Amino acid sequence: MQKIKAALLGYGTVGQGIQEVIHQYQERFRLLLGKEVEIAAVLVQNPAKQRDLPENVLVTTDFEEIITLPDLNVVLEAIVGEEPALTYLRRSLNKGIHVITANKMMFARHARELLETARENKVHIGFEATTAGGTPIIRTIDQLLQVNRVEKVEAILNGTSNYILTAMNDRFIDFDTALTEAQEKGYAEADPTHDIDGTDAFNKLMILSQLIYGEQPDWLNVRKTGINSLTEADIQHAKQENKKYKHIGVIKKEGNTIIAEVSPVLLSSTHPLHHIDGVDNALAITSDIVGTITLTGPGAGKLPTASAMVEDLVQIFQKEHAEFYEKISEKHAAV
Ligand SMILES: NC(=O)C1=CN([C@@H]2O[C@H](COP(=O)(O)OP(=O)(O)OC[C@H]3O[C@@H](n4cnc5c(N)ncnc54)[C@H](OP(=O)(O)O)[C@@H]3O)[C@@H](O)[C@H]2O)C=CC1
Ligand SMILES: N[C@@H](CC=O)C(=O)O
Repeated sequence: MQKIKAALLGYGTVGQGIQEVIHQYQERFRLLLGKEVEIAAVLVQNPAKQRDLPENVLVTTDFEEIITLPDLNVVLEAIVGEEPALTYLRRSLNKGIHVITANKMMFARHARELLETARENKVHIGFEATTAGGTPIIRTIDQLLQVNRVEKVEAILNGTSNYILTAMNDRFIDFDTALTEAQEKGYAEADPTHDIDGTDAFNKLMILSQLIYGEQPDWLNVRKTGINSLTEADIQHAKQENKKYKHIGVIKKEGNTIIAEVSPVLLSSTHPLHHIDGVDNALAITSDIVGTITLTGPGAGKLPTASAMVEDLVQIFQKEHAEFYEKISEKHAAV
């Protein structure tokens, strides 16, 4: 059986999820792609940590060992921060290797460049996991709303914030305890500052902007407020009025100007995002033909994020397969 040779950058919450899913779902890959998927190598930062990986998997801290692997087909990236991730992905694309990333911090800033590099090198870049965890929002907008013009997105985009707000509202626990729980469950970033100050939701909103409008607003014009601006008293007071605070990102276009904002918003019980609780994210997408569609699902965590990445993987290799046969039939037609 032919194999798709993959390398994994990062073996934390997400990386381990990918390894687990790829290991368990070979039968699905065989059915869907006629191939198995092999994780040939894993890049990590700390060589001293014990890793639960098969012996034949190369574990390295040196990206050169990854990029020089013979016949490498795809790099799945789940490391932290803009660099060195950007450099690694740029190099992979330039070498004709497909890329799948979960790294929203890097992709928010460099989406345009990486998408262009992928196009130039005739490879694909999957980024479903960058936005709303396991909720398939990227493909919904990219492929299922092609004729529709998306007018507005209103969304809960950070699982950790929503988990904390829900825990404080429903279980009366304090902010720090709720954050610790979110960290233990693998929802929070390695440094959770960006979860609670609104930066993570902002990054996801910028990725959506790139996808929907092909551009982003000037970052300095986007108001960004996190849930760390709320007190326990704010949340309990809202509850007495049958309302809830939710951390909401909004993006829309007015004329030629993209308007975006992330902030905690007090929602009444009739608002469609009022009942989205725990780690779930939700996106209410308003388009000119269909109206408003609301998509809800797990916004963070090991398996939901791995799910988004392996779905990207399958889609990329299905596309590659189709492109290959398109080329062959073009050749035949030319003869
Ligand atoms: N957790 C989640 O629910 C989601 C996370 N993401 C994104 O996925 C990425 C990974 O998140 P997560 O798995 O939670 O993070 P973790 O902190 O759990 O894991 C990060 C992994 O990356 C490795 N790493 C970090 N920096 C480097 C580097 N410079 N070179 C090589 N390896 C490096 C670490 O190595 P070592 O093991 O040696 O420390 C670790 O294995 C992040 O970009 C995050 O924003 C996206 C969606 C959801
Ligand atoms: N820390 C993020 C992880 C997913 O993107 C979140 O909590 O949403």
